[in-house]
Amino acid sequence: MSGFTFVRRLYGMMLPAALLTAFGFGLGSALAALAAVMTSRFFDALPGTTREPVLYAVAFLVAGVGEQLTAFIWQVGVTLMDRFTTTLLRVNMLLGIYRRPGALPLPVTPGEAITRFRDDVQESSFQMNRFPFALVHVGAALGIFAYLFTIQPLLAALGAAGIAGIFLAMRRIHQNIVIYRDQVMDRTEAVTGYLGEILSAVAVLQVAGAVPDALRRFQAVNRDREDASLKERLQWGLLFALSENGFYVGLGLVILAAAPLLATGQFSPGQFALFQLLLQQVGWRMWGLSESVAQLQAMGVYQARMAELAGGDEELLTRRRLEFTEELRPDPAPVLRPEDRLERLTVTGLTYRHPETGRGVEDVSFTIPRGSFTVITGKIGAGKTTLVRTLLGLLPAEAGEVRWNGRPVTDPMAFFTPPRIAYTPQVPRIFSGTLRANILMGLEESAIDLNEAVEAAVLEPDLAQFPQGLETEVGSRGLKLSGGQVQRTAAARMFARRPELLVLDDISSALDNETEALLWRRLFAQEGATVLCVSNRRAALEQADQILLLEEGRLVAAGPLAELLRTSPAMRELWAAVAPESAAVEMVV
Ligand SMILES: Nc1ncnc2c1ncn2[C@@H]1O[C@H](COP(=O)(O)OP(=O)(O)OP(=O)(O)O)[C@@H](O)[C@H]1O
Repeated sequence: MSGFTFVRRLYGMMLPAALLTAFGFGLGSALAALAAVMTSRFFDALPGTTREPVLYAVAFLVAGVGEQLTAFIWQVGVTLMDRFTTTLLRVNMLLGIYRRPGALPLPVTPGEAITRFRDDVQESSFQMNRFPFALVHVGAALGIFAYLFTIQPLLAALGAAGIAGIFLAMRRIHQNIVIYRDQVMDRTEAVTGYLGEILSAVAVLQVAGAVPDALRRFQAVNRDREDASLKERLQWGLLFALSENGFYVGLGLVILAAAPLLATGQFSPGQFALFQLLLQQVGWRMWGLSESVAQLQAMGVYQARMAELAGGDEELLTRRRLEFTEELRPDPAPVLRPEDRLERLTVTGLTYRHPETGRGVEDVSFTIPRGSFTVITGKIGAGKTTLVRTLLGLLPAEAGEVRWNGRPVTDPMAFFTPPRIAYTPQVPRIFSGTLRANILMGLEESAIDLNEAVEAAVLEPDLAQFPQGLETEVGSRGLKLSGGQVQRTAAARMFARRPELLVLDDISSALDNETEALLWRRLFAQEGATVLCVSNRRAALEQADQILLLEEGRLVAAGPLAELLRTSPAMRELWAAVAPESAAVEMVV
């Protein structure tokens, strides 16, 4: 989308505010021109009666004060436009990120995304606020010149030629500024992104002895940014020099050309004062106009960067409700509708390949009946996590179908939420805050049984060790918790939602055998619990009603352990690795 289209579409959505701005500023400009005319009349009337100059002086004052007051009008317009643009763009980007299949990474690092939310939005809004002024500038400059031509065509033509020359030079510099601004923003993104990476991995860098190397890279990205920033500042310096000096040189030329006319009385002192004032106005108007013309091009760049996060051009510009005044309350416990009660989950031909590697899962089909325990297993990289994520809509399926009680699930990301499903990923996300807040995650506490969830996740022995129990602050990303505690906190979060289907990705990987056995036992004790879990652990495989064995993304065997050990060489190989002491016995069965 071009910068022009972006600007046009945005104005289409906030036309009244843009018109109010243009009207306020246009009125102000007209009053400023009127004040200039009154100045001219004042000087010309000086040799006459005393009454006339006073009247012109009063008119000048009224016009001047009126011009200042119009600032209130256009400020209201600008504020309305600013609120609309910044909120719309940010809300749409946020929704774009929120709607992405959860397991797809952002197209940029979080630091870069934050820069887009802050800088690209601010720049866009700033420029949007200025375009109505640019329109007035054009109208005012044309009007002023038309008026000056009626007074003294030669001088007006001279002034117009000078100002056109300065405008062209300014435009060139403004184009350079846009290029360097773009570079500065890109490189600021790189600095913020890298800083974010360093801060989130301080311990890793220290342990690997990579701090000097990281700092060297940080210096390098900073130097790149400094380089672009200096170039941009140089262009701004040139622009100021050109506008200040260019204007005075132009004025000097007008004075030189006016001198003989003044001497012969063809040009009055009042008219001279008028020329000077009006040309000065045109001068700064050209500045604003030239910047806006150049920025139109930059708007296309900001738009493209923001649209990448919003998920497309149209998504970035979708009109939405932007006022949220209602009080945000904790979520009530999710209510299970009768048709959501799980009887059978059927997966047919599910396929997803990661675009970068072409690996993933292909044509996988299986059924999970109510109350069953299904274990997805396979070697490292076989596609277990990919299968679960694709099933839940966290990765966009390329092919296949998922049915809940025989009904096709068309929007899995929206459908597979509590109370239908709760999911604990391989690396659960814990937030800074208390253990209680991490388990509740917005749920109303009175609506659930927190103790039951804690017990189901075998978290109560840990709570007994923490003096503050559930009020223990877990630190940023749960840094104060062990790997096993993180997994069980996430499991408690899942149990608290009492879902129809529990989906767990390798939950027991950081647990000792005893805790793991207890967790499974408590899980099976839950009445009617239906479980789908990724695991290579013996305790899980032995309990499974059905095992889904994956190899290179394909389902190569399905059934209970005893059957697979009889029929599948791949299962026997895997079992020998996870339970060497029992492998020989099982193989004989
Ligand atoms: N984000 C990704 N981009 C590209 N390829 C990926 C991505 N995630 C996984 N893969 C590839 O897809 C294949 C399946 O990965 P997946 O994580 O599903 O395997 P897994 O069986 O869960 O492995 P593990 O037991 O190590 O967790 C692997 O070959 C992996 O390299």
